[in-house]
Amino acid sequence: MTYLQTFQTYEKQLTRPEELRYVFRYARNLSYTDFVMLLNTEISAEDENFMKMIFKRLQKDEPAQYIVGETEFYGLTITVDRRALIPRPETEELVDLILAENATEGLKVLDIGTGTGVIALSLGKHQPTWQLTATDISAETLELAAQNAEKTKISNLTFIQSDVFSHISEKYDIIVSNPPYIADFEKADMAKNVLEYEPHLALFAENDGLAIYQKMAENASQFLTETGKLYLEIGYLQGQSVSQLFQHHFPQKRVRVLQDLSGKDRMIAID
Ligand SMILES: C[S@@+](CC[C@H](N)C(=O)[O-])C[C@H]1O[C@@H](n2cnc3c(N)ncnc32)[C@H](O)[C@@H]1O
Repeated sequence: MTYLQTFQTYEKQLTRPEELRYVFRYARNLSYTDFVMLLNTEISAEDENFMKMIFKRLQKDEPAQYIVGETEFYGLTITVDRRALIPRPETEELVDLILAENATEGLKVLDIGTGTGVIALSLGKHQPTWQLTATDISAETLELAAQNAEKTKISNLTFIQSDVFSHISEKYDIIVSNPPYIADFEKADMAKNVLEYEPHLALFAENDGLAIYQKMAENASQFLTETGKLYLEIGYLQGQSVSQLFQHHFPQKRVRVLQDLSGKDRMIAID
């Protein structure tokens, strides 16, 4: 059998067939050309076993990024595993927005619920004079974020284990967060690869998904400088509820609901 025939046999049985070639190519570190050249050659016994192993994991709905153990975010290659949410492309748009609106050097920035660390790491890379503090409620998630700081050689950040602001004492120019925002009742509609593999602590929040925004809105003023800003990722149906919540606690500030590239409400900026 050739590589192509073996791929086709397995792909017919997968819900997301494109992931098999992606994982195989990534794991074998093959350029696109090398991969195409391989397709019509006879598959080796070792690669046949390897492909079967990947197939079995994909068949059980394991996300491709967890199998590969790495993903790309804002030009950084970071380690991902079950300790943290797989970063989503929409979150790159939040990073873009913050960088576009804040060119000042030396800002102090707090990232709440850092997960793999991607928001803090991307900001730290593009603004090397900023001082980043990345927090998470989960110790094992923070370990992964620290590993990613080492891997990407980004050093202008510190880590604090904290339940929202519980262990925060300083004031920041920017507070950014992509918190868990899915309501429990949404579980029924969620894809298996998300629900069965990604940490529920990273996905779900009480009060219809609003609990962490509520904690932030009630307490953020103590941790912001006078001209401090907040940037939040939100669920696409939460634009109105989250913006009203923050406008109530920050009557003097401007609250904007911003859309992602697919036109859905995805970010809130408060300044
Ligand atoms: C949606 S994930 C976002 C991860 C990362 N910032 C990203 O954008 O890919 C939310 C993160 O918030 C953390 N988290 C959940 N509840 C928290 C809380 N009360 N305080 C701080 N972090 C929390 C989770 O452990 C998880 O890492």
